[in-house]
Amino acid sequence: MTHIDPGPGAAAPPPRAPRYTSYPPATHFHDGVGPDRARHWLGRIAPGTRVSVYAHIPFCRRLCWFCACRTQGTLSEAPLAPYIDALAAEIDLVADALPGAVATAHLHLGGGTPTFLPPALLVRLFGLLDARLPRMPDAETSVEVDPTELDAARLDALAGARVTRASLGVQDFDPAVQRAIGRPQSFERTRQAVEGLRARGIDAINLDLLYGLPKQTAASLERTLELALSLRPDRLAIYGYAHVPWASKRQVMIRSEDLPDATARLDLSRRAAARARAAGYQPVGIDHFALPDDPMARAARDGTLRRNFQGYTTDTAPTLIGLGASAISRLPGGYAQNAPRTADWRARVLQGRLATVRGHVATRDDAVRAAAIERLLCAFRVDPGELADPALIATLTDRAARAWPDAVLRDATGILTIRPGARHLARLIAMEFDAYAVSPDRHSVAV
Ligand SMILES: C=Cc1c2[nH]c(c1C)Cc1[nH]c(c(CCC(=O)O)c1C)Cc1[nH]c(c(C)c1CCC(=O)O)Cc1[nH]c(c(C)c1C=C)C2
Ligand SMILES: C[C@H]1O[C@@H](n2cnc3c(N)ncnc32)[C@H](O)[C@@H]1O
Ligand code: MET
Ligand code: SF4
Repeated sequence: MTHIDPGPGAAAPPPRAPRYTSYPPATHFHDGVGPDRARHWLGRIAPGTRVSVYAHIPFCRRLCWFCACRTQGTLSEAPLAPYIDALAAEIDLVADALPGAVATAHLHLGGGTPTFLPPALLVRLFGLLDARLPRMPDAETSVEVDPTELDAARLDALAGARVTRASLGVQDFDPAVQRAIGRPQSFERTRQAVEGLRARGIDAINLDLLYGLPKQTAASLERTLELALSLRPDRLAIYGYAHVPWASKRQVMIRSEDLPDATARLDLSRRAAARARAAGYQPVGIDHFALPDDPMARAARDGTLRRNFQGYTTDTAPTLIGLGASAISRLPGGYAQNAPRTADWRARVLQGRLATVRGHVATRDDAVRAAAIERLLCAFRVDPGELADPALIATLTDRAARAWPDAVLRDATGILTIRPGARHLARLIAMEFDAYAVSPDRHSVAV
């Protein structure tokens, strides 16, 4: 395997690495996992287990050109009620496959745009989930929010459903950048959304920003940061834009010639990080920032930060039940992914079948490597002594130290630490622990 280290200032082609929101990454899932196996795995979840639940809403009124999420544009609300009907069927199928009641510690609605659902459908969806996968009294309930798809009735529905955290898509406030990514959104609209949420007691606010977008300059990104920080979000995600037009067709609207190169991307990410730190935010992992009292900042400090399909999380439940088109579950035994296309997913669950079409059966080797990669991305440190197979991990930290001599330190006990200035390389360094990483070219830009 060859590595291309862009290094500060070096003009190298952009390196590519998986995002490691799962190990192995979803690109390695295969069709040997289907409904029977998924049902068997669900049957192994002991009654009373704390679980996380993710429900995917794959609809948006607008289709932003940069977006790599599994979503579809629709101007009409017609597909929404049938989608919730199908979710009702799936929730019953999944709950019937469980040996007993589970305790939902974390519920996340993502997409797509869950707030595209009319208030009555939001209320219905929470009711369906609570009836079969009841939330614990102190459960975190988070929802992805498009600030341009939010009104008073939806805000009331979210508050009534005991939503505790809202994650707002911002991406960039600069009008020229917004035009280049097909996503108009005023600061004023975003501010109103934040205020509307806080006024109803939904006071944990995340904002998502991106660097590496077309037309973005150092000055425009700093202005975006200034505006975003003026809203004092609890958390800020500053992701690197992943240009993957082969995976997300709408990205052909964005010309690769208009994108900053690896050096410019690194400079943009460092400037954005410096702004966030100067405003009192603690860096968390490779792309998050949180106020020091936020649970994610605390989790990063006390070593309990985790990674799941949404990126970084404070959620420590080992089991994740994914519902909806394309959703992935992490079950005792492995990963199970639903049919990605809404029509396929819907047809299956309405016929009374689980919608699993692909996945991965976890081996012991997978579990050990997954834990090492998670530690590397969450703490920038891997201690073989803390993992289930210290000898294997010590061999891999040795391999990583040889491949990345300028980026990491390895001590005599085999503990690997990424140098602070090289943390943007964490995903590439993680590939040394990845037994499936053969062709790095299929993945997105790493920094
Ligand atoms: C909520 C938004 C996003 C989801 N994933 C991404 C975003 C921004 C980013 C992303 N995911 C993948 C790629 C391309 C390849 C890569 O960088 O590794 C990007 C940029 C890969 C991916 N993610 C999922 C699958 C099945 C794949 C593989 C697709 C492929 O390349 O063939 C799963 C997945 N991602 C998201 C959801 C909601 C989801 C399924 C539940 C969200
Ligand atoms: C859920 C969050 O995912 C991020 N997101 C969506 N598409 C991409 C992409 N191509 N690259 C990086 N991040 C992306 C956005 O910031 C969104 O708000
Ligand atoms: N769809 C919402 C938005 O773009 C939430 C983030 S993207 C899944 O604002
Ligand atoms: S960024 Fe959000 S609103 Fe835009 S297409 Fe993606 S999911 Fe939909």
